[in-house]
Amino acid sequence: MTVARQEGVGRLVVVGIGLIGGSLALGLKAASGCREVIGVARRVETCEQAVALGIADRAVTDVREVLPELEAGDVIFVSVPTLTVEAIFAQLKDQLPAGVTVTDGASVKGSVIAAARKVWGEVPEFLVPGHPIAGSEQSGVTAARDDLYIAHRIILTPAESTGAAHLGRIDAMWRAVGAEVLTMPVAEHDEVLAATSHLPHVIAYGLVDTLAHDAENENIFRYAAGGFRDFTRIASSDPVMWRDIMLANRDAILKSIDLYTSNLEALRGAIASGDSEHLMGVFTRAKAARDHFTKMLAKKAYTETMEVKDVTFVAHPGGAVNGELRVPGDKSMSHRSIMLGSLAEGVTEVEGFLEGEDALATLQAFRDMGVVIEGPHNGRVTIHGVGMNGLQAPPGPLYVGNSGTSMRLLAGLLAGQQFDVTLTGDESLSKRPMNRVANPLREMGAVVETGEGGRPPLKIRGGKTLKAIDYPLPMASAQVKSCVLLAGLYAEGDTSTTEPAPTRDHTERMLAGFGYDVRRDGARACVTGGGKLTACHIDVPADISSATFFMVAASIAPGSDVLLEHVGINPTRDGAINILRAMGADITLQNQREVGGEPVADIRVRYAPLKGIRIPEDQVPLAIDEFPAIFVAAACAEGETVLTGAEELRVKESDRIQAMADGLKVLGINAEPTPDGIVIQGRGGQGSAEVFAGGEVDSLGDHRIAMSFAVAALRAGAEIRILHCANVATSFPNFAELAGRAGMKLTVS
Ligand SMILES: O=C(O)C1=C[C@@H](OP(=O)(O)O)[C@@H](O)[C@H](O)C1
Ligand SMILES: C=C(OP(=O)(O)O)C(=O)O
Repeated sequence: MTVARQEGVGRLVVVGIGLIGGSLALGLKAASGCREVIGVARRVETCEQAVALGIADRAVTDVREVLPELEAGDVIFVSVPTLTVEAIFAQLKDQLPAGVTVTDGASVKGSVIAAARKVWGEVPEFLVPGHPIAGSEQSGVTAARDDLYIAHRIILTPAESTGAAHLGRIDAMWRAVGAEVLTMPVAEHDEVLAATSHLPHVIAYGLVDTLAHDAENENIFRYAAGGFRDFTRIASSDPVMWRDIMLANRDAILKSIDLYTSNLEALRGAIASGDSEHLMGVFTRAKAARDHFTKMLAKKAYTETMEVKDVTFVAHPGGAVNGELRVPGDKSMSHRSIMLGSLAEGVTEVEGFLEGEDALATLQAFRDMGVVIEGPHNGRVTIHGVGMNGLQAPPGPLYVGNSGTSMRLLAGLLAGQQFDVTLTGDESLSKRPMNRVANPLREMGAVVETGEGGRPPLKIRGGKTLKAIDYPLPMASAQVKSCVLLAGLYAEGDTSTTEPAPTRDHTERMLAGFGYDVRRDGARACVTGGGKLTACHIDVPADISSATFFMVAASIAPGSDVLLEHVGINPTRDGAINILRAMGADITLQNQREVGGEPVADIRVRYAPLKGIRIPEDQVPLAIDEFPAIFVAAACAEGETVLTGAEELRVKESDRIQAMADGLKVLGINAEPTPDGIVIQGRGGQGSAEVFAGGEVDSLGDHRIAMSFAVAALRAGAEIRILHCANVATSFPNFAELAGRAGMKLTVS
């Protein structure tokens, strides 16, 4: 269906001047979006009121009175109760001048289409069925407001026969009053609204009516607290309107009622039998869904952040970092704690969990597969494990946002389940390579489909018997290694991986922590399928990848001295410490200890002049996520820094080699990308405090690029504006706050 671009509306005729019709009239007048508003109401008093309130320029009691004077470009908006629409259409028949557009605001679209067919014998090209979904318990002409539709969603359900010019006119009319316009097929609209609007009204009316019949009703209403009031607000809505909706959308509403009734029956059963697991399952899933929905309404969903919210960092020049800081929990371990905790027998308690969008995406995926997970509350999560074979088919595709780790590790686990599942991600993740996991899984007998070019979505077929393999990894990737080992838990026999260089070994360590035998011999790790995991307690240390931003900040800004507390210093993750030390950084590890099978320390970093180095290739996998920050250190060093053997950086949330080279160049640094690395000419030897010029750089929605350029401002001569920073929330949601507390001058807009 094409939408033709349109001029404004000529005259607007509003048939039915209540909240919906009156608000459109007021909004369009305020936007100077039409020449004149003519109101049509059954009662003379309403007509007079509409004129007195400035809603209509004039008003009549029968639309037929004004039809002869209408002309092409005028719009008739029918906003009467659903079952009255047909009678209004009948009044329009035969007298409607050519080129006039008719649209409506009824909550059911199937019945409007049926009414049009009855009156005109077809759906006429001038009819654009629509639904402003703006109704409330308030009604009548006095409820009209000129701002009702600002940032509000309007659904249009054009038919095949709807003319493009008419559709374009209505689309433009709604946009003129500030609305966002969506189009949808009629049947889909009616099903969606049955579930999201019509069913809640049935329940609210039914509940209030039930209680009102109770002999004690006065007491019930007197003592009914906020919950009752909030839940039943919509039972004050207009009864005629809602009776019409129930009759007009009968089949879809019955379907919703049946589904809800069976859920209510199950809840009743659980209460009767004291089934606390069932109750916790329903309540935690519902709470998570409602919280998610609340965030979506506030435009801060943890999924789809790139579309929803645009964040710019403005990093003001200068400053130093000082104090004691605890950065958030390790992302890699947080993901794995949810995965293994869910598959374990018993209840796993997690502390220090990263409440960032990536780890929350993993958590949501397991909730969608029926696992009861409480929290997170201040980093504490309680996972009621379902055992190796206890996951259930999710209700739809699992959306994992920006998180490569979620998608690749889940692919391995899901290959061994009995149900089919689809994994999807955001724009950035949808560009990242997935054959690196699909190929070994296929070798194991899994059926995995990828999107074009081996990209997401991943469709994984359930019910396949997996066979064990010995897999030599073609690249140093902990995600691929973990994917194969996790699939190996479901395979018959011994599955092993051999890596070309050491990569983070959190999967192996945490499996062992859950009592699963992992045999490790140099580069080889091996698991035997068919075992079980036993719930445990997990203390997630602070993420060394997040700590690196402050290690670099302190190293480049004179006067800095920070203590980063309780950071994981697993030897497969400590490349940044080694590389920065080789460059001359002053880093000391204090209070080294082991917590839950992972080495941890407090890291003290003081300013020290840095020098450029050739980064040893064996450090690359050990610092794979830290390079954007290390490049900033290199720019502040004296002499040249050369990185090779790091082509993996090109397939992260962005092409991190290109993204950093481009940004560094904007800031006046000579940085030349190579196929597998970069060569950076440091400006630290030039005796100036200012290494970077100011300017505007694009993080391309990559959290680590965004935070690295924020750190660069410590040695900049002018402000650095960093675009598209919303995804900082994937790994380090309180970065700006901590950076400010430490002494960086960062504002977020
Ligand atoms: O296993 C993990 O938790 C991760 C492994 C690394 O990815 P690769 O395996 O693709 O190198 C890393 O970049 C990512 O942030 C987290
Ligand atoms: C590469 C990263 O994460 P992922 O692969 O999980 O998206 C990262 O956090 O830098």
